[in-house]
Amino acid sequence: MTIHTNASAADPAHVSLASFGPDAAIRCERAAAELRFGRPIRIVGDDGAALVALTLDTATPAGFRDLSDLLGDRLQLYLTPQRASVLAIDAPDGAMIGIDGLDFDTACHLGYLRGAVPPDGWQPASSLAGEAAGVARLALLLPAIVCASIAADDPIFADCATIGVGDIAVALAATSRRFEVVAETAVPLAGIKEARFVVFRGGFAQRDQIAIVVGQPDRAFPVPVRVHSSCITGDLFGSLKCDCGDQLRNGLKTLEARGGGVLLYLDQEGRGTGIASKMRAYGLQAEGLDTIDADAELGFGADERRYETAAAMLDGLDIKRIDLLTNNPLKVAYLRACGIDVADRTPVTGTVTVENRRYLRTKAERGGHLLAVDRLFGG
Ligand SMILES: Nc1nc2c(ncn2[C@@H]2O[C@H](COP(=O)(O)OP(=O)(O)OP(=O)(O)O)[C@@H](O)[C@H]2O)c(=O)[nH]1
Ligand SMILES: [Zn+2]
Repeated sequence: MTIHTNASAADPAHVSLASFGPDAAIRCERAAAELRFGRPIRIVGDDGAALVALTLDTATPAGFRDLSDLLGDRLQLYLTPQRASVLAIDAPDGAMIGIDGLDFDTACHLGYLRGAVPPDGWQPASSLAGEAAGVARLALLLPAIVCASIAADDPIFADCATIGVGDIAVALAATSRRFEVVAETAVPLAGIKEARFVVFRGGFAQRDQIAIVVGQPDRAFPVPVRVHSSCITGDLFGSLKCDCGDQLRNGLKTLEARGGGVLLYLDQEGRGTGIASKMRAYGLQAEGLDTIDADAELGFGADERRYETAAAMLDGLDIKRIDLLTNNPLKVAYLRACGIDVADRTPVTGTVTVENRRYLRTKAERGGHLLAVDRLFGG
């Protein structure tokens, strides 16, 4: 009798979980999740320097007090260049200010609230603090980071999720390697004859992303593509404060009229700041700030979006040359930097309302969007 053995089974002594990572992206995801839970993370530099960091967005007063007790006069507040500028500090790489002895509310005031008194002194920020703020942005949290230098082998912080400086950039660059289509199906859309939803998974930040393929795009010519960042208020609820809903629907109509094209619906609410900060910014806009100054008050740049995901999705759809439906030259430049051949650009507009005039004017005058302001606003 022959006994069959599984000759291809690996020798357990040589099996490992190495193929599961963690790689740079996984480290960043874990760290982002920890920040969302209000827990500190650790950033380690190439030179062995290390930093422990927490965002004020999710820190509790008790957690802040514990960290403060533990770290004493080492505890600092990181300010992004934009937040530093709001506090009259000119720091192109961001600034650090000492917060030893300050209570939680005062730290929050300095970190992201309006009307804070500029501090007496500051130091240029370290790259470790900038990386920590990058993780907060990935987690759609405020980049108001409380942090302190620590020894990389300090056992108190041994359980903290840890990333290396540069991990975010490495993970972003690897986006296309990780992306795959997990579902694809036709969905009937009002006013559109043929639309297929293609769902991608594996990109950075774990959220599945949608591409809507309208009609039959002809890849022999630049494919009309709308790269649309989500705007729940405008796209879904018809908010009058922006032109996003119109751009979404007009974009789909244009794709159909051109015989086929693709709309990428990217999960980057509030220009990549998240719905919570977008609503905070709306509150500041109601107090008189424009969109860019409102975002700066919270520590954000004028546009925090990234388009590696969009480029990877286009690659996955085998689309190399595109006619981009946009008024935003930064989108064109970013996609080109990601290797997409943006051969043409088609403007895409919405309705001007009393409520969105200032938003559109700021886009044109401060954001460099190619909007004919005089025609839009009637002179
Ligand atoms: N932070 C912030 N984001 C906003 C505000 N109003 C709209 N947004 C966001 O702005 C983004 C607009 O996305 P898009 O329409 O794809 O891009 P765009 O930069 O306007 O460029 P176009 O391609 O010309 O439309 C969405 O992520 C919205 O959620 C605002 O007042 N503050
Ligand atoms: Zn909008």
